[in-house]
Amino acid sequence: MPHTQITLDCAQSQVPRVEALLEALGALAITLSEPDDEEILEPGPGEQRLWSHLRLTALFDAATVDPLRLQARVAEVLGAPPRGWRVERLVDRAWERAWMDDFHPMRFGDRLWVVPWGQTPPAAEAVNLRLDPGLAFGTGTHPTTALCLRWLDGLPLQADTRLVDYGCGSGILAVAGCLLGAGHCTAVDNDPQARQATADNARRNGVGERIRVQGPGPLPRAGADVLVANILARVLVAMAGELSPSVRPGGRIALSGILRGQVDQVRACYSSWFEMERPEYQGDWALLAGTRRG
Ligand SMILES: C[S@@+](CC[C@H](N)C(=O)[O-])C[C@H]1O[C@@H](n2cnc3c(N)ncnc32)[C@H](O)[C@@H]1O
Repeated sequence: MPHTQITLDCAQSQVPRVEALLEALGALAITLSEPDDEEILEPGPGEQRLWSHLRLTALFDAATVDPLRLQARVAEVLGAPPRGWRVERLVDRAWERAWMDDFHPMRFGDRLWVVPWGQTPPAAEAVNLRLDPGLAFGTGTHPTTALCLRWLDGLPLQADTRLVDYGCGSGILAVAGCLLGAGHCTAVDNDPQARQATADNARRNGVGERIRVQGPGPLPRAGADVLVANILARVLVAMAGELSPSVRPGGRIALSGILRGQVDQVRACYSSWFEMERPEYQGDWALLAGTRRG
């Protein structure tokens, strides 16, 4: 399928609103990078940055996007014409693979490595997650994914642990959770490309039978021992009443995709259900974890 790639720069505080708009207008994938480094689609392994401005790169099906109309809608959200606006037509899905050249094995926590598909794990005895995210978000290079992977690595996941990965993207968290010991995972995403990538990565890692991939829908009440949701603050706020009761009393939750300035708002929505811990930060991004009250 030919793709249209849109690039723009905006203040970090405007990112969630622009991301939401691009998603609503059909973006297949959105990545963040520093405005001066066009090669990096997600931040480099282990990098922590404090950005005031970010570059958003969004990929659309060329048949469905009207770049001029899109530019006007973004200008409405920003209150001014977007800076660094660029439109490129990609005919051979080169975008999808370009980042793979800079993608190397990365370690998260004590046990877990994320190893690009086709590369050799540096530590054969480690828990090695073999990943090809395709067009979906979730390589491990984004701070929010890294925060979630380290959190999962620190949990006592067991064969009877029921995990939910809400907003699974490439499936990186669902697969990591199962490789780290969880017996079963429900992986949810509203993007069919993400669901496909999750199913593919689950199969690649030999945990296809343990991961159920589905679109958004009601989650069983108290059906999760552990729930991880790396989405965006506004989605987490909107879904607090749905996600919270799906965790059993005593179960754990981790929420990410939250900018520093959004922590209090998200915490307020979940603190009546969960005993919330101090946030973990990487760069401008936060992870909020908690334990469901009994
Ligand atoms: C930031 S990515 C996270 C991917 C992966 N879990 C990770 O940690 O790297 C967020 C994902 O949530 C999905 N998403 C956004 N809003 C959603 C919603 N309301 N319901 C289900 N999935 C959603 C997006 O399609 C995207 O794949």
